[in-house]
Amino acid sequence: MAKKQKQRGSLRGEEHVEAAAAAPHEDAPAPNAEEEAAAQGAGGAGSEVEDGRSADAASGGVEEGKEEEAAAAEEEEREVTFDELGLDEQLKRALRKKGLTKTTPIQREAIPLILEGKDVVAKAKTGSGKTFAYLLPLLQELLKLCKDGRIRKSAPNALILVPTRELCQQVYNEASSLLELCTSKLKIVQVTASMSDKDIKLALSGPPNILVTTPACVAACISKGIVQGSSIKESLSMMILDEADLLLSYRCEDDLKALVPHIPRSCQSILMSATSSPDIDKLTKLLLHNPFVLTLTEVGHAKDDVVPRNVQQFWISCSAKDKMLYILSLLKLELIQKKVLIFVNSIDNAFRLRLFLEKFAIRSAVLNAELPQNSRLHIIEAFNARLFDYLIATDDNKTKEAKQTNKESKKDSKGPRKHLQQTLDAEFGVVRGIDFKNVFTVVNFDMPPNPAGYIHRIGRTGRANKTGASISLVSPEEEDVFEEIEHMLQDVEKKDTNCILPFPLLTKNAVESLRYRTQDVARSVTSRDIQEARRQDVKNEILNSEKLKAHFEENPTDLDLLKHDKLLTNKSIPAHLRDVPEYLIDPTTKEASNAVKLSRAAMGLDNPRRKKRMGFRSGSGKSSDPLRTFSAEGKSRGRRGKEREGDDRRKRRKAEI
Ligand SMILES: Nc1ncnc2c1ncn2[C@@H]1O[C@H](COP(=O)(O)OP(=O)(O)OP(=O)(O)O)[C@@H](O)[C@H]1O
Repeated sequence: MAKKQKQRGSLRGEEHVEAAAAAPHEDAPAPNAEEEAAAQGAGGAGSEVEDGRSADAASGGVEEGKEEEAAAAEEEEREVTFDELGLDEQLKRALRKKGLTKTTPIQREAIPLILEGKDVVAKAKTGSGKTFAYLLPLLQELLKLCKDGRIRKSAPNALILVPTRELCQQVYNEASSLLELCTSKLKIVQVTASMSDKDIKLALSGPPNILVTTPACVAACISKGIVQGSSIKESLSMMILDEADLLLSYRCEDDLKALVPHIPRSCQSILMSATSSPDIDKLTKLLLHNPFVLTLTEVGHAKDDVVPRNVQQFWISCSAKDKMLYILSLLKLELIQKKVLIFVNSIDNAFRLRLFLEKFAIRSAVLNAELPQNSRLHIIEAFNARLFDYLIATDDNKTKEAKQTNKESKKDSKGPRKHLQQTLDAEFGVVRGIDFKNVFTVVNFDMPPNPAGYIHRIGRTGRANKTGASISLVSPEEEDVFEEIEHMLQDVEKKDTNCILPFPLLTKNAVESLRYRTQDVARSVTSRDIQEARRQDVKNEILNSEKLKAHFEENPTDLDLLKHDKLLTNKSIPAHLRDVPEYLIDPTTKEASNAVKLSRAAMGLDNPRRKKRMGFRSGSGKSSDPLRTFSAEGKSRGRRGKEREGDDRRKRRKAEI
């Protein structure tokens, strides 16, 4: 059962509540330059919370602390249903229809506060359900305004700001899916920078009750006069900053500053974030008034764990040039659970890996910033619908190529880009905040550049309390960042042992058995092949996304019509690469692989009907998890079952196009 971190920063939060009560929005002091400067420095809301904690520890004493912790743990054991939160009947019914009954800890804490009308800064780990934590009270408030006939209609009543287009779509989908199940009709639209002014005007005519967009897009709408600042001032009653820790890294600061004068003082503002950072403090000072700071870490006794407890973290040490060999071993010998999201740091690396795996009959798709937006959204939906098992992703617009593009465009903004077929989308963020459904394993083929990147990547598995694992392939050149990540995890989780463990299921023998053929195949993937595959993939995706745009608008569930894991080359795959000969697999590896398959079968992942009904939750306990019960170095500690090959090939119903 999910447990909430006991003091969750509420010590500090209560102070904020008192402050808020004493100084309601209208009276709140406007943020000034000094405050902003302080927020950027060592101070700010984040460090205030820390101070609050240490003061409490010093005065409370160990015993008192323990009692408090026990009492809080008991309180945390209590599950809270949505019905208990005083939500509108329509919303409760919509949630029931969606099969959602119990709140997650962030929902249980944040919803009542937001319903009370407070500005809230909510920090909770990835996948903890932050979207519904703000959407439900927001919809409740708007439904109430509608019912009371108090809705002002010269501009949107609520603004949800997210850093990327993918997130616009995701939040829009989540909110629409709830609204469709409500009887009162609230209008929600999303607008992004990729839309023409004409389309944006059309979308905003009405106007909608809720606008989901990016800061850049809303700032552009104001500066172009598509939306009048004065109308916003008159109509806006709620503003949400989602994935706030990322907003500033998407260069949104100026756009947000441009918005500030148009936000009425009575507007309730909510800021949601997965991590703490000076950027959060900066945004808090800029846009919120005496907020309640809610720091929630949800699971376990550790006060600030940032990776969900249900995610096991592993690493494998290998040279950079052996990474292909290691990933092939993991996938081909079936030592990791599907679906798998593989992160690389450049688009070329993504295609190199895809071509390499393809030569061993392992199909995958690549998700990156140069694909058209339609295709990116479609790839995410198709992967979520389990139409393919392996997705290789470059995680944000700070890839090697993007940096290169930036440099080139600075040098010669009019000149052609020599190395890129396609402009990279600056509003693209594939990993950050995207709700990939049922990803069991995240693989860091390349290590992320920093600990925050690691947290966001790992956060794509173990969502909503499901089981997950991560495996990082760490080369000697990446050991520094790996150590930095390990220290960060130890610091925040107050541990002095390693948080990321050596991956137990892969033996040296298993790896070496594949070395010979891997080297040959890896050498055969040339830079030219990569450029050609990359060009071809973009071309296909553009063609397909244009061709099928209208079709998908009418048939959004017809996902398997478009295949994103289509073979990039037409060459047939020789049998010795397609199937690993039995004699090459040592008994320990065979046992490990069987254990993974058994656990997959036990979790019902191979039964399509059950898959659909139950997701990854069932049977995902320790006993069925080979990563917990098996060690490649010794005998399996778990119960060994009979080998039961699961049929892990999904049926693809429609022909490739
Ligand atoms: N009460 C609930 N019960 C079960 N599932 C839930 C509940 N609330 C949300 N979810 C599901 O949990 C998943 C993660 O939710 P969400 O995307 O809101 O997480 P998040 O905290 O915003 O993560 P991130 O920081 O990575 O964006 C979604 O698939 C969502 O539908």
